[in-house]
Amino acid sequence: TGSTRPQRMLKAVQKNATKGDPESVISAIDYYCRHKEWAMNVGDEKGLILDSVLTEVNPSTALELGTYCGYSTVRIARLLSPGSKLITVEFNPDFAAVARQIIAYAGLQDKVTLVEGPSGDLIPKMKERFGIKSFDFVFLDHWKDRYVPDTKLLEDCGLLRKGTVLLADNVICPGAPEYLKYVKNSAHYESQYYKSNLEYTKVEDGLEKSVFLG
Ligand SMILES: Cn1ncc2cc([C@H](O)c3cccc(CNC(=O)c4cc(-c5ccc(F)cc5)cc(O)c4O)c3)ccc21
Ligand SMILES: [Mg+2]
Repeated sequence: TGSTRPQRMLKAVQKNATKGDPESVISAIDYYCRHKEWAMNVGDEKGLILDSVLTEVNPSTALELGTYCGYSTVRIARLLSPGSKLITVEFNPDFAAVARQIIAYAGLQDKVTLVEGPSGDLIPKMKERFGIKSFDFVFLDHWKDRYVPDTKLLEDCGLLRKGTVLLADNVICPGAPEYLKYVKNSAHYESQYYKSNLEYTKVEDGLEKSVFLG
């Protein structure tokens, strides 16, 4: 049986990156996905916007919905201050298995907790399982039709506080129209669109940054 795209991505990291060097892991994945085989990582262009929002927020507790192969997990974890934590949620065991190895190759396993399962089941367990009071930062990059229900679930579970920053990938391509409507029409969010391009392409895409107002 052949290898999968995530497995080929992992091989590219092991071949071209330096163990313990997150920047080299990010570059190896970007090179592979731009020149060899496209994959749905947030990528280098939108990644710079993610970096700048993260630097501004400097979260102590961060949540990522949709780990995939761990590219954005590495981008986020490499910028976290000592003692800060990132919880990333992945329901696909094959993706999770590759992500664990890529996160470990970058040397960031001590900052990251990868939880396997669907976000809808795991979000209500965050407080009891991980002792989370609330998240400072949430990166949404899982199924686009789950952005609204999971945002509402985070609200209902008291996991957002005044000032929590939500950053959503793919609000243009593939698109998350219900989510844009939800955060833009809600008095509980202050939203801003960051125009960019779909990873490794010239197609328009962007990130929506939404601050929870309480
Ligand atoms: C419930 N739950 N809980 C945890 C959890 C985790 C997952 C998986 O990580 C997973 C699997 C498959 C798809 C996604 C969403 N991502 C995308 O669909 C996407 C598409 C494209 C694109 C764009 C143009 C194309 F032509 C094709 C694909 C570009 C992008 O950046 C994407 O993020 C996420 C799923 C549901 C989950
Ligand atoms: Mg995405």
